[in-house]
Amino acid sequence: MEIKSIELVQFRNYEHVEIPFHQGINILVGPNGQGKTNLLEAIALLNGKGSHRDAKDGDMLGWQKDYYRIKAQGLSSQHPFQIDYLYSNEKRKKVQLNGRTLRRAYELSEAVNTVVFSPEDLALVKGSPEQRRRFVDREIGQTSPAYSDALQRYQKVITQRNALLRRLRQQEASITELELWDDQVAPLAVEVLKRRLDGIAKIAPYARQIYQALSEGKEELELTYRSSFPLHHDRSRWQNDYKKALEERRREEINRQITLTGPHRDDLQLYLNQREAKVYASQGQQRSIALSLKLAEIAFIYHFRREYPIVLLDDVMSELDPNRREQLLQYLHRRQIQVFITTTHLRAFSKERIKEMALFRVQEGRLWPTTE
Ligand SMILES: Nc1ncnc2c1ncn2[C@@H]1O[C@H](COP(=O)(O)OP(=O)(O)OP(=O)(O)O)[C@@H](O)[C@H]1O
Repeated sequence: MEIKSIELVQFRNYEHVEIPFHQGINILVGPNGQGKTNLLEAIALLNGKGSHRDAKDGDMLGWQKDYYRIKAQGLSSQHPFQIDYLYSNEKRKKVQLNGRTLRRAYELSEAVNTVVFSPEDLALVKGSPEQRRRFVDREIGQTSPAYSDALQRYQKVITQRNALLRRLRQQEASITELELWDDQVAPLAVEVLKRRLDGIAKIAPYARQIYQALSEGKEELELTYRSSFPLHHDRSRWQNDYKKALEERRREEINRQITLTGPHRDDLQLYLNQREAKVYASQGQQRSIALSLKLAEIAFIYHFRREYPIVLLDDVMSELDPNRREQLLQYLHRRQIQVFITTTHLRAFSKERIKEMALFRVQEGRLWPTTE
């Protein structure tokens, strides 16, 4: 999978750029605040899952502009594709793949998968459960639009249920109404859970293998899922068990006006040699775990598509020590993965590596190829 060229119009600080890319490693180099991450964000949008830094569509409008456009051409499963991504204040968003308007932007993941690695990911082990859930959700969602769809529906119902809890607290609604909502939430929660657990079961062996290679076989990484209610091995019981769990915490939920049980409260737990990595692993080990999870995400996508995703490394090179940096670059280079790396300087790369890469200078919303 590869982006051959991109054109940005009024996107963030890019008035208009049009540039072809290298099929291997592309380096975007320039001082802080010039537009490197903005360009990466435009590429990340091409999988239809929204901004990798959680910006809203409207936030990416160039200042005082009323529309932006991203046009990209590339190759996916050896077929050429074209994506037209238009956002305007009036008409909101219009996303086209090969001239066909998509009902939902995430259908773009049929053509493009992107994996972003940013300093926030390096903090995945120590970070919040929400961060780890987001990692899992992005990862599974890329290979399964059905998962993204179920998750979206689940999140919507939870938001509505929370609004009902607020009304219950103010005695403006009845428990019968809540029970009706619970009947709607339960099948969605179970669908999300099943797909999540299946996804994690597939990614775990990759993460374990990759970590073993990074640590030269000395340590073992394990991933487990912590659900907010007990999961019986018989999956057909989950809906009823979930409803029971909701019922048990009903009073507390009404008091706090939020839904306390369900996949939106779960966590991915990481263990190193059977000890919880969050508590026991050193900072270096935690970085290797984060790196393994990201590389596992790449391997996982390959497993489904028989094609590697496009990899975006946002500001992570300077955060990694030379050894991990080289392991990462070697992994990507050997598999001929298209990569985009942002960096403020080239010190992090050896002369030999630089020869294999395409360099682009980024300055004040402009972008041009360079050799140094
Ligand atoms: N919606 C927008 N419209 C116009 N300019 C914007 C918009 N959003 C951000 N910018 C500008 O983009 C620049 C930041 O770009 P970006 O985040 O890509 O920086 P960067 O080159 O990656 O820098 P760093 O190395 O610090 O991460 C800032 O100058 C900011 O003012």
